[in-house]
Amino acid sequence: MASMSVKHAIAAAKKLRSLQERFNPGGSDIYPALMGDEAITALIPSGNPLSVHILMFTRALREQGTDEQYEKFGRRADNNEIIGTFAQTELGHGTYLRGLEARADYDRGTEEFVLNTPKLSSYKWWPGGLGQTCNYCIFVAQLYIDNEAKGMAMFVVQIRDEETHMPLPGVHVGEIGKKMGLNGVNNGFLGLKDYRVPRLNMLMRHQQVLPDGRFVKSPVSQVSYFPMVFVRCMVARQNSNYLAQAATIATRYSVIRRQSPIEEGQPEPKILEHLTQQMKVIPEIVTAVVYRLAAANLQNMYNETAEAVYRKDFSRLPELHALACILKVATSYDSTYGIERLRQACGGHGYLTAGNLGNIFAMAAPACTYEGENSVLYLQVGKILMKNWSQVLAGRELMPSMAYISECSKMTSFPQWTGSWECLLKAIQYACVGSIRLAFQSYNARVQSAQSQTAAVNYSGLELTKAAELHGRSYVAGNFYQQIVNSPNKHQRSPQFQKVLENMLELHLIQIFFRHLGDILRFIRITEDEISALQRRLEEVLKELRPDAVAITDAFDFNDKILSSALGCYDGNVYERLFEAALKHPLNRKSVPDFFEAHLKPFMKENADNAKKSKL
Ligand SMILES: CC(C)(COP(=O)(O)OP(=O)(O)OC[C@H]1O[C@@H](n2cnc3c(N)ncnc32)[C@H](O)[C@@H]1OP(=O)(O)O)[C@@H](O)C(=O)NCCC(=O)NCCSC(=O)CCCCCCCCCCCCCCC(=O)O
Ligand SMILES: Cc1cc2nc3c(=O)[nH]c(=O)nc-3n(C[C@H](O)[C@H](O)[C@H](O)COP(=O)(O)OP(=O)(O)OC[C@H]3O[C@@H](n4cnc5c(N)ncnc54)[C@H](O)[C@@H]3O)c2cc1C
Repeated sequence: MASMSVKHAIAAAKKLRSLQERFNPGGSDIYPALMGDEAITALIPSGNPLSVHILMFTRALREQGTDEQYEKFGRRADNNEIIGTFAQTELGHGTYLRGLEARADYDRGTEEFVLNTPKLSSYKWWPGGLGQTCNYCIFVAQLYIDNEAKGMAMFVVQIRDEETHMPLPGVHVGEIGKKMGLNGVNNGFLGLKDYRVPRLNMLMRHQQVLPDGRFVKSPVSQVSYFPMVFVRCMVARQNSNYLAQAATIATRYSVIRRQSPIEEGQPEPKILEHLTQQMKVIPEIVTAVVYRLAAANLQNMYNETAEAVYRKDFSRLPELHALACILKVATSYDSTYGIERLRQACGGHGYLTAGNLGNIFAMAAPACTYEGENSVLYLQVGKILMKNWSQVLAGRELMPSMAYISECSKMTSFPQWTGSWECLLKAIQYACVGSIRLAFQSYNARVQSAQSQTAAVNYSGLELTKAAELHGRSYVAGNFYQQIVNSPNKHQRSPQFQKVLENMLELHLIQIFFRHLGDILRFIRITEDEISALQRRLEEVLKELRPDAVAITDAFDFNDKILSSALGCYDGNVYERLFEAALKHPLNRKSVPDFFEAHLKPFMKENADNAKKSKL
């Protein structure tokens, strides 16, 4: 599987590189997205072994290396003359980067770094492509000068001979084993023993080690985390794509499959006529649209911040970090749970490999873990919200994506309930700010009682993650509201199209309202009648969107090869394709399976003989 994936990945890279040169000569950002794009996912359903090379290795060389280092390594990597990965996670550590054990000791006598993974737990473990594909990596290690720790640093390390692909002396490298999906990626392990690299193999755009061993600190240590921010932004787009693919499959299947009359004596309807089926499928279509728009916004912010960082302006890093965390978590959680809901909405056939929903789930699910485990990133955002709440208390302005927190903090109570979109959005934001305030009270009480900040974060963890989740909901719903209601190009939309978009906004806001009703009722008084009115509107908007469900998913524009699903094929010949796939199964090559003579027949005969004996 790994070699097939490499073959497909190389073919895709060549194809996409030519597209890139044709449509975006010299550009760099289109290519990585294309390489991770749904097109690649279809070509390599077991995962792209080059994705970390393209998304992290080449980018780290560009963003963390000096111009000279880019000339030496980055250009060859961008041109796929060398293939690398990003080797940060270890067998013993993934989240807690300050606990990484791999070390780089500077030898001023030879102006080299001596790299070691001192224990088994120090082995790099997980990097995509490391097992068999890559001959280089960015090796992330704790930097030591005269045995004094200086923090994390990145090193360009060649791990295999470029001609023979043999592991170099001092390198122990291999595949970590089968996973629940992405088995074409050959995630690998890497141990180094007294492995020497020249001083100039340490990426030194932001921090330097001079020939005499003097260390020049980075102006902002977090800029070394920047490669992860990029992938978090890409995950937001990637996982909204996976959800859109699954929503397309389940929608098409739901208008082909007929089951269970709604009225006695009536013919069996398409299952999408059942209200409960609409509630399983249509919100996922809308969620895919909502996250695709949010991910596009985030990507623009990433590009602007990356340019600023290149100019040594780090001012927007904190906001990008917070948004990249929140969107990576929200899209990976909601897409993973949404794809499973859509699989279940397809009944038994949803469980068939021919439906491809299991593979899409297996591609989407690890995004809840890689690039920062989701609850850890929620805690990150929770900590950032605590810092921002202190700013609010001090009357200072907040970053634009958190401005609503200041506005809500000035409200002494929630205004009269109207049930309008603005009211629903404000309710989610108001509940978020109420949660932030409560979390801050708990966190601050702990800090005041002499707990360390880290301990206070841990013991306030449940409230911090709740506040972070609601901040994510507020940001995403706010972005969707702006795009539908206040977009500058709204007048270019046909009234019919605008109506469909407004129905999607109605559904998204009501769905989020009901999902967080408990959190909202903690801070806002809403009567039973007002809640029942929202229930009616939910049922009504599902009915309104039902006729547009297929058109919206067709607009995602996934062709059959990308969906790779007998349930979601454009021509709707589901049963013929399911049967065609079944007949291709190896077990159907023979009428009598081999195991009959070898196992089943003797087993049945032995039981028959025993039964006869027991009668005698
Ligand atoms: C953040 C941590 C959890 C903790 O960091 P620290 O230990 O430093 O402590 P603090 O929490 O105190 O932070 C200190 C300080 O720094 C700020 N900070 C932290 N991180 C960042 C950051 N990234 N940027 C900016 N600032 C940051 C923080 O706010 C504090 O600030 P203050 O001092 O002001 O309070 C850290 O330990 C951490 O990040 N841990 C997680 C480790 C991690 O993420 N590992 C990932 C390893 S690489 C990996 O997993 C690769 C997976 C790749 C798989 C394939 C990818 C394919 C997917 C995309 C493809 C799709 C393509 C497109 C799709 C399409 O187009 O269709
Ligand atoms: C498919 C896949 C591809 C990957 N590719 C790469 C790659 O290319 N390069 C690379 O370097 N890595 C890669 N990784 C590794 C990935 O980045 C790590 O798995 C991830 O960062 C989580 O770290 P961990 O596995 O050590 O989990 P842990 O951090 O051990 O998490 C285990 C549990 O502990 C909890 N926990 C940990 N810290 C805290 C805390 N401070 N507070 C509260 N709870 C906490 C977590 O929330 C989680 O529930 C990949 C992983 C996967 C699954």
